[in-house]
Amino acid sequence: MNEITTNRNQSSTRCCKLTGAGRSAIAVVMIEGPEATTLLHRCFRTQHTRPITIGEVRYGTWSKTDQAAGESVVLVPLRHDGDGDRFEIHSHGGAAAAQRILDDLQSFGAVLVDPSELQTLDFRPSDDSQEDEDLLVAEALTVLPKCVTTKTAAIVLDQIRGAFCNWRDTQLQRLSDAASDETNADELYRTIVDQARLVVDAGTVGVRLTRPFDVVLCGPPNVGKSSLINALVGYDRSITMDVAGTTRDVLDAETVFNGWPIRLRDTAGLHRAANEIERLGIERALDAVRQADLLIVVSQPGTPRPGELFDQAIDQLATIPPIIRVLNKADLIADQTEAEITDPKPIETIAPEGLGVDDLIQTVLDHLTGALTAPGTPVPLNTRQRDWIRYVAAAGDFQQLRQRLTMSQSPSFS
Ligand SMILES: Nc1nc2c(ncn2[C@@H]2O[C@H](COP(=O)(O)OP(=O)(O)OP(=O)(O)O)[C@@H](O)[C@H]2O)c(=O)[nH]1
Ligand SMILES: [Mg+2]
Repeated sequence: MNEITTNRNQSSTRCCKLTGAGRSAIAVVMIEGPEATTLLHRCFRTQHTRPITIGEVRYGTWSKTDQAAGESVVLVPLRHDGDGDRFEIHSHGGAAAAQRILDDLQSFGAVLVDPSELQTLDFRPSDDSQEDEDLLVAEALTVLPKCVTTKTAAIVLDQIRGAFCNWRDTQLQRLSDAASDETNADELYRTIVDQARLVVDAGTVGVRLTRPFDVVLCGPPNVGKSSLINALVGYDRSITMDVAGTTRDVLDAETVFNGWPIRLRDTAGLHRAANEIERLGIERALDAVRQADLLIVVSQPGTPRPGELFDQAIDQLATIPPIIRVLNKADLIADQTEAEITDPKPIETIAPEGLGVDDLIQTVLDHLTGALTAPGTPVPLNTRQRDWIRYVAAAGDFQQLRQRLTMSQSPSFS
């Protein structure tokens, strides 16, 4: 492995949360720098009077003042040297405990940093494939703590274990073996370019592993958008009522579908607004539509079209997201022809009964994550890696492909 050089600014004392963004039993906050010990002792309270040494752990409470109720913590010293001390503070895993510790440390002058910033990756891509591999793994390591579900973490772990670099090495080896055989070389070039295109597709998901997909429900008023959100998350997140214009603002509900973090966004019904509040709500709904990763366009029997406001918003987009059409209130379909007039056929739901909701969730996941194939397959995790694989997939011939598979030849890595 290349050595990861630390970029410690001697003058500042830095803190960060080391444990991932998901929920866990404990959270770990790290503090390091010249003032680490002094800052710690302003909040860490313990019965012990003897100074703590490396290799020991110390139980205590965390409290900014003597009066405030303390949070139980365990203090773990990790380093004590000329660069300043480094400690881990282990607390309850809920978001509030770690946040309180970070807030207190910052209030005394510590600088909050991203965990990945603690170590500056000092890699220079070269013709040495080992170094390329180190770079891909190092970049994957910075993504891992930001994953909130085990599903997304597993994809990143695959890359840390080498899925992406092994794929690259295998292709280089195949090209090298075929170099002397011209007929096979051309066929191999095409096969590898096709595979690279699949990796590019996987990258559309890979670069989004650390934040949820935005799934926006929109459509005319009163068709059951809020009822559907409630059915999708399994509790009453949104107010529903038999009155058009019940939802006025964009309302978010974070959830997980089969291990994938999803942010569902409920919006105001799209129609010609009668007053200023409605107009603002619809403006926000259209903003959400324009930023969506996926749109669920809801209608009900008798109002099959989402309306011209929706069409105008979509027309402004350079890239139109996947659109799933849902015909809610399927219980009100008078005769079957009514449901069959649109093509493709919408997913029929009866939101209050949860009917059609599993089908809808599966369709959402197929659209958002369908590009990911089996576990252990290569997935680019950031735009730089995705740009590189795109560059590889666009190689014009055998020689160019060989060159581009060497990362140092790619503009995104040079
Ligand atoms: N029959 C029937 N009624 C439904 C269904 N889904 C929702 N409703 C009812 O339709 C009414 C409107 O539902 P909402 O979920 O508030 O509709 P909305 O699209 O969010 O409405 P706005 O926020 O006003 O745009 C409520 O009375 C719901 O109980 C359904 O599948 N069948
Ligand atoms: Mg609503």
